[in-house]
Amino acid sequence: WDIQFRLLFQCVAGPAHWKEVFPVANGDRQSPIDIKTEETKYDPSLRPLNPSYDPASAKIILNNGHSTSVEFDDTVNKSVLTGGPLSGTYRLRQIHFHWGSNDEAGSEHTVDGMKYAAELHVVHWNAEKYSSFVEAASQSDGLAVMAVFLKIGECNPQLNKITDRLDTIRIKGKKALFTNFDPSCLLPKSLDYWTYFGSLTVPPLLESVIWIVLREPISVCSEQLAKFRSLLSTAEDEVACCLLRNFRPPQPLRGREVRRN
Ligand SMILES: O[B-]1(O)OCc2ccc(NC(=S)NCc3ccccc3)cc21
Ligand SMILES: [Zn+2]
Repeated sequence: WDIQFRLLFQCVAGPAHWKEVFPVANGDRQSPIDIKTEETKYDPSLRPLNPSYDPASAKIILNNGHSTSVEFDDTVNKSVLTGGPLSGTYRLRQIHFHWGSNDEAGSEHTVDGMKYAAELHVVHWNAEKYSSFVEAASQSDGLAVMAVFLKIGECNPQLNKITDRLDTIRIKGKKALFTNFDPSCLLPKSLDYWTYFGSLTVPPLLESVIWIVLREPISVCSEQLAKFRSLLSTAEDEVACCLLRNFRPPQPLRGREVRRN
């Protein structure tokens, strides 16, 4: 079946049904996972993370019906991630969020079973080895995604740059200009991380992601999360349906190792 039909299918069927259309959902490097901190392994060869982003590469903010994303110009190496577990230069493509219908759940990765209120994904692709994001997305070392936990607490002034724009992109498919934005402003003080080999957490669930999960969360307040939940998963001509939750639950580790720096 072609990818469009299958992606359409994902809109109406929740995570439990994805395997019927995307068999890789039962693969052996699926994401997210529960990170059991006692079982992570210190790896001295892991280097410090080196995100280097140019605010001018931010282009638009978008509601794609499954999340809200900020898309970046990835035609040149202007905003890149190097270091950490990565060999080579990974180019920034987009950032997006996952959240739940209440503040008690919303993150995709969990830590010793603990769920955070939301999770930010900073998506990069291996522009050194591959010629496009879509090509890289089908390669085992094609994508590098930094995950940042959002913990309920103080309102996050940096996050307001995004939540204050959501009312202009409520409907699925809407986009608005969004530039002069450096996503480093959403990173915690410490860039300590866990890393493991996994997949996209949304269809087509491709097993092409080197995950870099930051150990320190950033803060978010309930009012800011409520704005994410007021986004619509439906287009103009459809019966309105709120994007109340968009996180996939943890998947089997299948013997994978989680390393820490
Ligand atoms: O699983 B994630 O939510 O976290 C990691 C991650 C990276 C990228 C996306 N999706 C993007 S950029 N486009 C969909 C697409 C992906 C692959 C081919 C065509 C189209 C979602 C996620
Ligand atoms: Zn994601």
